[in-house]
Amino acid sequence: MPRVLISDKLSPAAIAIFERRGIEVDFKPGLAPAELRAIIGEYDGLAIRSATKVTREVLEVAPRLRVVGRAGIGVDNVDVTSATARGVVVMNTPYGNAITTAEHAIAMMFALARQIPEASASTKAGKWEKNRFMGVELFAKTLGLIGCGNIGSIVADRAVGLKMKVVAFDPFLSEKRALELGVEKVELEELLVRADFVTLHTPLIEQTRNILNRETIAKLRRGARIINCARGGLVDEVALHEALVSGQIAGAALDVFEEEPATANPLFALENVVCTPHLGAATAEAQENVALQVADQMADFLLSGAVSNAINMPSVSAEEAPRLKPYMELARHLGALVGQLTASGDDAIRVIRIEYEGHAAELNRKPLTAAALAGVLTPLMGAVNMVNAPVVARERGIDVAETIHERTGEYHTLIRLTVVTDAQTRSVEGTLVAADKPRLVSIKGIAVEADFAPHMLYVTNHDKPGFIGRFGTALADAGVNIATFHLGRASEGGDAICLVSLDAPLPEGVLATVRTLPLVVQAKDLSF
Ligand SMILES: NC(=O)C1=CN([C@@H]2O[C@H](COP(=O)(O)OP(=O)(O)OC[C@H]3O[C@@H](n4cnc5c(N)ncnc54)[C@H](O)[C@@H]3O)[C@@H](O)[C@H]2O)C=CC1
Ligand SMILES: O=C(O)C(=O)COP(=O)(O)O
Repeated sequence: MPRVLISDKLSPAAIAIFERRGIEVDFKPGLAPAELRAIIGEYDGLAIRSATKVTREVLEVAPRLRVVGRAGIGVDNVDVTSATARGVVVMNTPYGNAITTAEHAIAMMFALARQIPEASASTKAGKWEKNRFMGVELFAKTLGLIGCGNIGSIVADRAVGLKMKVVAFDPFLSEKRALELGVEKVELEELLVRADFVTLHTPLIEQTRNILNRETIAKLRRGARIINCARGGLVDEVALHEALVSGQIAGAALDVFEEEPATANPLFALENVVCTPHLGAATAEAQENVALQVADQMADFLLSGAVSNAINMPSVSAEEAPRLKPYMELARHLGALVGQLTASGDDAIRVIRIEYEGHAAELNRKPLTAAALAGVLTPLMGAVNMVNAPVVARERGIDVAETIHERTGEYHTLIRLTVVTDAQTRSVEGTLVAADKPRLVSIKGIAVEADFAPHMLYVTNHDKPGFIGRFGTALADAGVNIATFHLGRASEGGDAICLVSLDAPLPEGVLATVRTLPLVVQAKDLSF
């Protein structure tokens, strides 16, 4: 039974889903990093929000971990590169808290415009300072959106409803989408000089870190106001502090901070700053949404291999997962066969070509290709899976080519895998029989039909009388029982292949004996 750890404060809905789906779940919010490292090794899945930091150090001590599920959007608290390298899927819930967060940004904009927090504190203190709190209208003001994705678009929609003029800077926003949203697409420079309010809605990545810095803040209209409900780190807090003190910026509303939890930030001392403790996603509705979604996505993956909303892996829908499963097994086995044959040489792989024919060509091929790559690369470099295989291949400069063909041969479905090294090119082909059983149908162009078995012996030999008898005797002398025996040859008297499945791993020394037999060219033990 898979085990999942919930290490942040998730709605109990998530626990209920995991339990209902037969997954053992531990709810331990607020673990210190050392406490997390001490127990993470026992889990297949980790469900988090923004508090848990899934660092390389955590991943290094998590050999069982297959999936990190982020109940929310931002995954900047997860070392996705390390997770990918270790074959751990990272998934998020990209829409569940978007409306809630957009509403918080709008609330923060009103709070700034009318100084609601200060006015509330003053009124509660019995001061009735009616003349102190003079606000500004939002009507007809210009709102500058930095980032116009899910949340930015919802903010734009609400702001248009408030009769604001909305300009957006987002390199990936199309003119068509901008038109649909009723926003004007502009460059950052133009946004800075036009906006009365600026609101940030981008992920925190290298290109967006400190996007509002001393230089860009100086270009803003004097008296502009800034709202950040995306990530601390998008706004340089030192530069913001200076601009708030100098009056260049009239006010800032911050839900997120460079360092969180933020308990002693110099910005807190400024009157024209409104702060909330990363509450963007904190509504009952959003927390229910993201908890349900993350638990279902993680359960789907752990139980059936379905992948949705993964940051580092192609999607596989719940309907596709059972159909793809036997194909993934076929692709991985074919890969494992060529990988093991290639592993004996020391020449580098240049190209891995995967060809899909017939029914296989109609499927979602990305996960199949990833499975084939994982199969090829594991014997060469250990523990490569579908998550990290494409990255490992790319890092090693391997050219991965995917081709589809109409059905041409005798098989209704076929995967052909070719691995090209400096020294040689090896091709294997496989199909599915009885709907879902992987079967090898050729090696290096020689037809040889065999099912994959945990322990196999692969021999190439000259097709001459005498080989089979001597080979059988050698195995019998070593007490090795042959489970199945498959033969193929290129032509009469030419190159031949013998593939044997065994009931147990080959005993020590038998391979060396087989290699000395007359007519044997090479022998290799294989495992699947
Ligand atoms: N305060 C909170 O509690 C919450 C914060 N967030 C944060 O909100 C942010 C946005 O979330 P979504 O809208 O769902 O993400 P999204 O991925 O839908 O949208 C992000 C947008 O930023 C744009 N972008 C990327 N690089 C850019 C650049 N260099 N300059 C300008 N735009 C750029 C992208 O094209 C995309 O349209 C994320 O950082 C997320 O972590 C999300 C939920 C809750
Ligand atoms: O979804 C996001 O990106 C958020 O920032 C929400 O964070 P939280 O889950 O409330 O810690």
